[in-house]
Amino acid sequence: MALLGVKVIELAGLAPAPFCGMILADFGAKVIRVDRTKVFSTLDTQARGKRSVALNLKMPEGVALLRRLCVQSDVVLEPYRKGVMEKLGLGPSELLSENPRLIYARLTGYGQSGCYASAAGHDINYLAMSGLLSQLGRSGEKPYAPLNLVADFAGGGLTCALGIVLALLERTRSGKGQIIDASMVEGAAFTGSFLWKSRRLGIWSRPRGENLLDSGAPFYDTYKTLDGKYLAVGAIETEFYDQLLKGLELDAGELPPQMSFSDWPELKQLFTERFASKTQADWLMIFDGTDACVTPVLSFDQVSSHPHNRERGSFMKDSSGEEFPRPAPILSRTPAEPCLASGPAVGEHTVEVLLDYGYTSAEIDEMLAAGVVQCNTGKAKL
Ligand SMILES: C[C@H](CCC[C@@H](C)[C@H]1CC[C@H]2[C@@H]3[C@H](O)C[C@@H]4C[C@H](O)CC[C@]4(C)[C@H]3C[C@H](O)[C@]12C)C(=O)SCCNC(=O)CCNC(=O)[C@H](O)C(C)(C)COP(=O)(O)OP(=O)(O)OC[C@H]1O[C@@H](n2cnc3c(N)ncnc32)[C@H](O)[C@@H]1OP(=O)(O)O
Repeated sequence: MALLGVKVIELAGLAPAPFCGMILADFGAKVIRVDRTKVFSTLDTQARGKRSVALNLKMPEGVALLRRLCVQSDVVLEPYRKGVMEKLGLGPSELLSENPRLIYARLTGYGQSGCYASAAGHDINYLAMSGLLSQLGRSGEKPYAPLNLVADFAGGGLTCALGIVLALLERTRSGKGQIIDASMVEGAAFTGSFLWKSRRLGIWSRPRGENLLDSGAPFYDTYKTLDGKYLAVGAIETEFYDQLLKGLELDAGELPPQMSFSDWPELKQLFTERFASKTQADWLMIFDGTDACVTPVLSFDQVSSHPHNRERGSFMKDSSGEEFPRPAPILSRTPAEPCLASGPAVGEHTVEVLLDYGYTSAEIDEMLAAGVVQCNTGKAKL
């Protein structure tokens, strides 16, 4: 696997950092999640392939232990509010002076500077601050956050993973680690670069929900079918739009031009009525094999059995039979090999990891007795 041999210390966080760690683990890195002590269950659903150490960072011995783990690691990933790591004596200046090859990834909402840097927040706040949220939503409605996908995951976890891989690559030339300041506001905004750069084309100049790709255009939206299911339509280019009209049995000559914004509401009404006249299966019979860009809106229960996804093996099952998306993208020689076992219980691997990192059994027993670390062998997870 591409990241074989890379050792990562991930300090337990909410959603973006666990995702980042899971990406690295899927592609072969050895990831250790550092959990708190006196916590017996975890809601971390993105712990695949990781080991867990439960460690009390409020004790100096716990801090010393984490420093020792970082000396022998390639990456430390921290998801805390600005200043938390420094307060613990675990800031970049300490850790990088002890291990100059360390990649110190800081995944926060607002970044390490600026007047919001220390403020609490969640995906919706970061999305709002990126400018993107103002563009999302249907006409006449308030802005709508598409789950926590954009800031937490695309702009946060995934972007941070890219930063880590770039820093690892650069380190092969310089031999030096560096600090990654991954702000979810900036990661989300960067993900939205297309919107920024295409503004002057005039395709976003109308109010929210009335533009080309934001559900304003009749040929780029979802439609309900006779049986209460949905279809996604993305027929932007003229040649594909023509095929859409053909499938809908509409005559282009009797309709306003495709790009006549002012006629879109009327066209959308017409499309809505047409799509509501047949079942989803009927429409798929009509459109499958054409370039009309019409696909079913699949539920989580349906995705893996759709012939296309099934043929590519796009979804996998873990050892408990639960489905999950195969890690993407596919590398031809060194693809990801996600662990199929369930994620670790809090502190499940404390002893194993400390032995790996050179602690003796006597030292570990002493730390267990003092409450510096905790080992939980049971699989207490919700
Ligand atoms: C929208 C998403 C979040 C979605 C996540 C949801 C899936 C879950 C969120 C809440 C959950 C529910 C809730 O818990 C209630 C129920 C509980 C029940 O058990 C289950 C059902 C629940 C309904 C439960 C269900 C789900 O799990 C939830 C709904 C996001 O946007 S995530 C992105 C968030 N933002 C960031 O990550 C940006 C960077 N981080 C921050 O800004 C802050 O960390 C944050 C997130 C604002 C939290 O601030 P907080 O004040 O809590 O922490 P920090 O200031 O960062 O300080 C950390 C302190 O912890 C100490 N510490 C850390 N490790 C250790 C250790 N090993 N030992 C000892 N101490 C430790 C550290 O020293 C800091 O201490 P101080 O405060 O003293 O400095």
